[in-house]
Amino acid sequence: MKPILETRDLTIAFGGHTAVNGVDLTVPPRHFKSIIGPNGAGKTTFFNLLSGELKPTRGTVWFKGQDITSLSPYERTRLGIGRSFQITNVFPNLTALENVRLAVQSREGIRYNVFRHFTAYRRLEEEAQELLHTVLLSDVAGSPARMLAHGEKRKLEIAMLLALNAELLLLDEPTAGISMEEVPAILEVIRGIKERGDRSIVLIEHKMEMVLDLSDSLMVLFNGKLLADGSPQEIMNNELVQSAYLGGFYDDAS
Ligand SMILES: Nc1ncnc2c1ncn2[C@@H]1O[C@H](COP(=O)(O)OP(=O)(O)OP(=O)(O)O)[C@@H](O)[C@H]1O
Repeated sequence: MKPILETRDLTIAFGGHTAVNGVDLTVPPRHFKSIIGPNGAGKTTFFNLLSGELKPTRGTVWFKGQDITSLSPYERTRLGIGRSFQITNVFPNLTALENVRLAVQSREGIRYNVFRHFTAYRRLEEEAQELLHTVLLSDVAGSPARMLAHGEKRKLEIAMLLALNAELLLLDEPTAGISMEEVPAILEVIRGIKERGDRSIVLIEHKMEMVLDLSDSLMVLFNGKLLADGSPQEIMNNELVQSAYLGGFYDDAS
């Protein structure tokens, strides 16, 4: 089966510093891959190369066999790549439901006057309700987004990403900055999306143990380079990863 996402020799240098260095990645359709690594390993930069915010110094990105290296973020979104942007797209004074409904509406390119047709409005509303249910936010559907806890905002953001109907979801540290009590709910939401089985997911995570049992495979970045890539079992047993781990690979900084 053709990979949904592939990179070859993907590289970007900022001045003299090579932040991502010759990375080869292959993600089969409906696969869940996590990218792990310590602070400064190049994870976010790698994501920016996948979503188009950055252009590589060298190398290629393919989406479903199409070379997308020179496409803009907008063009990549149109093709079916959705990236989580931490809260920036949430309207604080609108309710959770209204935020998701707007995301559904923007996907469909529906203009305001469609709302004269009650059935069209109701279809959007129902889809938004379903998405809130998927991310376990039905209870707060009527609350203004600004009143939500941080973890709830992250879940809202995931619902808005799902509203785009992207085939490939890029999730950037979805548990970052949220309280320990809220982490299981976020992981539950991600597990739910995985179990629906209709999306491919690439997720960045700082802490390996957080995503080990969720992931079909993990790729380890270290100093911009691919240190290892394999099943959770292979990664856990990998001596390079182990020595990096024991050598202070993971800190508790975030
Ligand atoms: N625009 C830029 N200009 C110069 N250097 C950059 C730029 N963006 C990233 N870097 C450098 O590239 C390296 C990788 O950073 P990146 O943010 O991708 O790491 P990360 O693995 O996502 O870390 P974290 O877990 O802290 O988010 C770092 O040394 C960073 O300082």
